[in-house]
Amino acid sequence: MFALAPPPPPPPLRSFVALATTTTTKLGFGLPGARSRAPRPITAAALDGDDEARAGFRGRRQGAVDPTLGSSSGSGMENVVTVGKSTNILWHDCPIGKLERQMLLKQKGCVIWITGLSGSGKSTLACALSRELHCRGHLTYILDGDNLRHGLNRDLSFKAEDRAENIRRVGEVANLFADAGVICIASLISPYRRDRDACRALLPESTFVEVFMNVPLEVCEARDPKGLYKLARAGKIKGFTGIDDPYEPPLDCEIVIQLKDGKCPTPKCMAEQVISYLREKGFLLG
Ligand SMILES: Nc1ncnc2c1ncn2[C@@H]1O[C@H](COP(=O)(O)OS(=O)(=O)O)[C@@H](OP(=O)(O)O)[C@H]1O
Ligand SMILES: Nc1ncnc2c1ncn2[C@@H]1O[C@H](COP(=O)(O)OP(=O)(O)O)[C@@H](O)[C@H]1O
Repeated sequence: MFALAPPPPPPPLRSFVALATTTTTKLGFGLPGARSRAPRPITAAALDGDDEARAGFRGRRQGAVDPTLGSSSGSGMENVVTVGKSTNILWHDCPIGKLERQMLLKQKGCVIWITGLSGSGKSTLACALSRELHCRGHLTYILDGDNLRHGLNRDLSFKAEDRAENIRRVGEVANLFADAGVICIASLISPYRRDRDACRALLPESTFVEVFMNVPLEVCEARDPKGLYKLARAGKIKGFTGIDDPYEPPLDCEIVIQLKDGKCPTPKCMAEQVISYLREKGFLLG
């Protein structure tokens, strides 16, 4: 078992603001990375200068103004919109926003999206990463596919449409956690590229970090900790990812975890690989 180091006490908010506005350190986001979609640099003022954080979740405000609701200026109805099946709704803002939460937490809210075959080590990495970040004083939350199917997603099967709905819901929840300033670790097979890309599109630029567990099917199948591959090979589970259902590997993700000299990196090494990325890109302050 690991010992839980007590997280360092947070500095008073005012001193962090001072630190953020006086330092000349460039806090990530512009450094060379694996993806061609180059992140926008955030600089001296750190989170204080981050317009996306300032906009936060409300940056996603969408919908069409209902033409029947009088659009004459000053009527107060200009902001009443229709979104999907919801009519006559209005966005409420609060003076404490994503920026303030991020400054309090000394981190930038984001989603670490771990994708890969069953048995590739997604949950293992999610737990190791959460533990390592926690020990360094960072707030994380894990959204694990298996676990969410016990509640939020209990009405969904493994057919393609249901997997898409599963990923859509988890993407929305992950987006809320990121808006809360949390480092949200989502660990799901998420076999379809378009579903993962739709989640990426929900989040402010560069705050969706896709991690591909590039572990060969033979290795996952040899591990088979739940005996599911065996059942799938015997035809007792239909539509099992990698056996008789597709898995589309990412073409352009931020991080790839893979075997080195035929061996899987240890959970701690995998976690360190992700933490290095987060540091380099300025997600972790303090
Ligand atoms: N048909 C089929 N295909 C794949 N996986 C299956 C299936 N049936 C059950 N399971 C178990 O469900 C876990 C995957 O759930 P996810 O929500 O991550 O799947 S998905 O993202 O919607 O594809 C997966 O967990 P992990 O092994 O942790 O990946 C399996 O334990
Ligand atoms: N880096 C690793 N090295 C060795 N074994 C691992 C590693 N990561 C995971 N495992 C083992 O592989 C099995 C599947 O891991 P798990 O995290 O449950 O995968 P997934 O969540 O992708 O289904 C478990 O028995 C786990 O202990």
